Amino acid sequence: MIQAIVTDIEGTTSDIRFVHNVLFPYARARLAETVRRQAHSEEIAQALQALRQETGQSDASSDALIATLLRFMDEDRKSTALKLLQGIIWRGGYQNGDFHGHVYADVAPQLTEWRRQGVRLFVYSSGSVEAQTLLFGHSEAGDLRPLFSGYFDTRVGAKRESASYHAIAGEIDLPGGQVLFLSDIHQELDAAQQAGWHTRQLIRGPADAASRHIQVTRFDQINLREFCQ
Ligand SMILES: CSCCC(=O)C(=O)COP(=O)(O)O
Ligand SMILES: [Mg+2]
Repeated sequence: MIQAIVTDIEGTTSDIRFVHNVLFPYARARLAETVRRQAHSEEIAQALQALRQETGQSDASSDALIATLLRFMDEDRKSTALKLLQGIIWRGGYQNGDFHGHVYADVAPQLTEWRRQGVRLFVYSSGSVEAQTLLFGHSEAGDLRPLFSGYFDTRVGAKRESASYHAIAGEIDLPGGQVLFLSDIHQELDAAQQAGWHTRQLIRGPADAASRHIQVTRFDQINLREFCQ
């Protein structure tokens, strides 16, 4: 029986176009100024230190780090340091009402139903935990944070590594066989399956012919009774 559902965000709960056409450009436009003006604030200094460690640029100047961050954005790199900085910048955007977090119409009703059934809900995204709570806290469907029991980002490990799913299962104290992972990316689902998790692939755009996972187009096509043995 499924005791917990862990969901990805981009392409699963939320439209890729919101992330790529709204969130990423908003952060890109403010990145250099944020780093230059706030380099000594604790949270920015920590993110920059994380970037120095990630890249081995131990003595890099702010300008060199900014250049690295802009390149990482161009490459859509799932760098933990970049994701921390993006989350900090998006905070202002959500608080100012510049945008709300996109969630597909089927998401909030089905999450609510799963909670009613006693299933615990978690998020695992490459976006930082702050970015995740901002998106769901300021979503177009209202504040969805009460639905979730916890959040995981790449500090637990990369999404295509099965060790990350073992680590999450340990943290939520469940065997993999009682956890369902929802994602649009079959390589992430492969890694979860290798850790013994159940999987469903969300197809919010074109089908994925290379995938071995059961595909659905909406959350309400997922029936947890199918997982009962
Ligand atoms: C938390 S919203 C921003 C998402 C993001 O930065 C990203 O890289 C998308 O990653 P996901 O693992 O949700 O596909
Ligand atoms: Mg995704």
